[in-house]
Amino acid sequence: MAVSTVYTVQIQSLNSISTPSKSHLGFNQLLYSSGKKTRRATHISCSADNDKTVVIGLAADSGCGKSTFMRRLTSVFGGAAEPPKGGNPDSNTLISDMTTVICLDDYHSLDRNGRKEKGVTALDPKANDFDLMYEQVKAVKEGIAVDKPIYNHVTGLIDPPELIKPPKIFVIEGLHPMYDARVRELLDFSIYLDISPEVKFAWKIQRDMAERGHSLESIKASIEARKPDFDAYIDPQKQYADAVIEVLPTQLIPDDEGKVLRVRLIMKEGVKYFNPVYLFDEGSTISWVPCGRKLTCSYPGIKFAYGPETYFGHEVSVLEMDGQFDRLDELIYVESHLSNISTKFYGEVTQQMLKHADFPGSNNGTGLFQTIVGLKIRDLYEQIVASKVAAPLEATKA
Ligand SMILES: Nc1ncnc2c1ncn2[C@@H]1O[C@H](COP(=O)(O)OP(=O)(O)OP(=O)(O)O)[C@@H](O)[C@H]1O
Ligand SMILES: O=C(CO)[C@H](O)[C@H](O)COP(=O)(O)O
Repeated sequence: MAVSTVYTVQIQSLNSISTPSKSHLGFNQLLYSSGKKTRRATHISCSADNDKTVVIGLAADSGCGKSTFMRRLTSVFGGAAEPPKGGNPDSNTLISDMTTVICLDDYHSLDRNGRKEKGVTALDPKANDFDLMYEQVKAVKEGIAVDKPIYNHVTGLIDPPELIKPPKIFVIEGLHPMYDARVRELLDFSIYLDISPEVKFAWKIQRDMAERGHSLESIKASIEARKPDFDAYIDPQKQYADAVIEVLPTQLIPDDEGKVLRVRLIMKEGVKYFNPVYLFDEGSTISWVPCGRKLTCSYPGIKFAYGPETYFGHEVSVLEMDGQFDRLDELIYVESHLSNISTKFYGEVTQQMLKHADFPGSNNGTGLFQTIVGLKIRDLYEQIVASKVAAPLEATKA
């Protein structure tokens, strides 16, 4: 059978800065096949086990807890996540032993001035290069290193690219991981952080007013200015997510200002390698107040709920927590009543939560559900790897 060679070829790009390389795909390069069957040339560098890069998508608006979630996720896999060594100090990438997290802001095709001139926001697809995003995520998934551009949030400019080598787990986080159907297809698992407007406002005030010195009016104006594009391009992605973490004001206190949270973990049924978590009895509808002798609760208490629902036409299971923990060490009591949480030992969720007690949301359902989703992703990764190891063995038996 004739097998064609693969060539790296130049294509037009807005950002053609990198020189053609034999060892990885630059962002102005493409795989080119001259025949029906394509085989990658040996000069293209691949990871040792190049068919095992698992791709995870995390979507949310800016300031909605993506970085916090990523810190919890990388901690589950062990090892600290650091920016690329010796690289651009304004890189948005975080690398640990097992994971590489890239921020999709790096695929902005218009810089801050360009957006201003054209009158578009960063949320608008016109300000982003989805062709490049697709080509590069696909390459990394196939074990090929890429030169990814960097969007510099300090200067508002697009900086020279950085090399991204294929990791075991490749997380693409940002505004649009599920917007483009081709990129969506590459995801092994996807998560959407759905923060209600009231809570988003409270978090923005906390960060941008207290930590960055912005005025209340400017925060309100920025949320308002982004809203039409958020509704048009970001929010609709939640229908594609395998898991959604929905963050709402509490129902335990009337008119609370977003301090006490009601958090819902919406888990799609029928996703390969993902078995939704359940409380007490799978498929039942449960309401549970764990407060009492085994769990200390001050006002307004804690309420859990679990049950089947429909979400954008999909069958889902929903686990809900309203309220906040007084004592994190007592979380073990709640953990012991949850099933399918994919822990490796009894109390692993509680251990993770205690380890990062200083992260935002550690006393409520945001931290709890982010930790659980992190464990589910580890489990998904291990199952995918096991299935790929088993596949060639099965083939040799046949
Ligand atoms: N679970 C939470 N509970 C309370 N506050 C939170 C929570 N998660 C995030 N925040 C608040 O929101 C702010 C932004 O969080 P984070 O940096 O994780 O979001 P982000 O989506 O990565 O933001 P950006 O895209 O703008 O960098 C934090 O500084 C904190 O004030
Ligand atoms: O929505 C965003 C995602 O982080 C940012 O606003 C977007 O990336 C533009 O960044 P900047 O405001 O730094 O120019």
